Amino acid sequence: MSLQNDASHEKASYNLYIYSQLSQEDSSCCTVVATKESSAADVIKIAVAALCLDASKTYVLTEVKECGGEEWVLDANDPPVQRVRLWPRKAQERHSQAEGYYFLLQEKNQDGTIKYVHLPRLSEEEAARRLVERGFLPRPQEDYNDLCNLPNLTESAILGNLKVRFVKQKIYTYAGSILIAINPFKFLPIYNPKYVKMYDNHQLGKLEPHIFAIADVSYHTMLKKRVNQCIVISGESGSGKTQSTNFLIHCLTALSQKGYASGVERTILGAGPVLEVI
Ligand SMILES: Nc1ncnc2c1ncn2[C@@H]1O[C@H](COP(=O)(O)OP(=O)(O)OP(=O)(O)O)[C@@H](O)[C@H]1O
Repeated sequence: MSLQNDASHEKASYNLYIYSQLSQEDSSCCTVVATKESSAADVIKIAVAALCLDASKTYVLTEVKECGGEEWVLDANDPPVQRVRLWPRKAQERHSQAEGYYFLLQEKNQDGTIKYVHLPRLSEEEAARRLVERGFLPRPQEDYNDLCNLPNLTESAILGNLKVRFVKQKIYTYAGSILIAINPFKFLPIYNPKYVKMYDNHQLGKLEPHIFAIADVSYHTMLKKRVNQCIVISGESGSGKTQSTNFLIHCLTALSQKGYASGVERTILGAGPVLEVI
């Protein structure tokens, strides 16, 4: 459906592409100029004339959504333009059969019934694949740095994503503003001053997930709102809570520029074992 320039938006006219048959090879198509108010009956009348069909017969307009496996017969009063406006943006522009969203003009049988197209029911994966191929959905990434962006939020998808990232030595992943850390049980060169600087005063989520990002956000929120901040660290024994706390303290003291000069970091870290005993 392409919008034609018109001074008044209310009176804007749209090009609707109407097919008279399903078969892709010999389908004939015509363009009908319609407004938001045009009814299916108006569109059918113009399409029948444009496609040189027998005007003595009765026709219905069917909205076909291949991905959902849906065929919807429009009522004579239904405005087709309104239906198109609910389609994915790309399908709205030029809804050819190849895009999987289109209108089909169908002849009514003597008894008032119509012959349904009976689209094969697509599996969810196939439907998603076609939507991606047609540019209606973004291409799936290899891994997601925020679990909230996973296309399918299932346990296996979450674990699979964490695993893919872990293999690439990306031990941190966001779940919104929560940071998930997986213990690498080896030293990774991602805690040096370069990283403290990189995450200094940044917006959470803009850079690769990191424990310093959490430290930085709480530090700057504390300065801005002048309210104490709290970071909750939770995990099973040996998961890396103490180590994560140390990294947080290291980053916080570095950000406050007291880390090296006053030995604050050493003092706080030294108190850690005593606090853990209590
Ligand atoms: N980010 C990390 N990088 C490298 N090694 C890590 C990291 N996190 C944890 N480790 C390793 O895992 C070990 C266990 O971590 P840690 O002591 O922090 O676990 P914990 O959750 O505090 O355990 P517990 O609850 O038993 O005290 C550490 O000694 C360290 O060797």
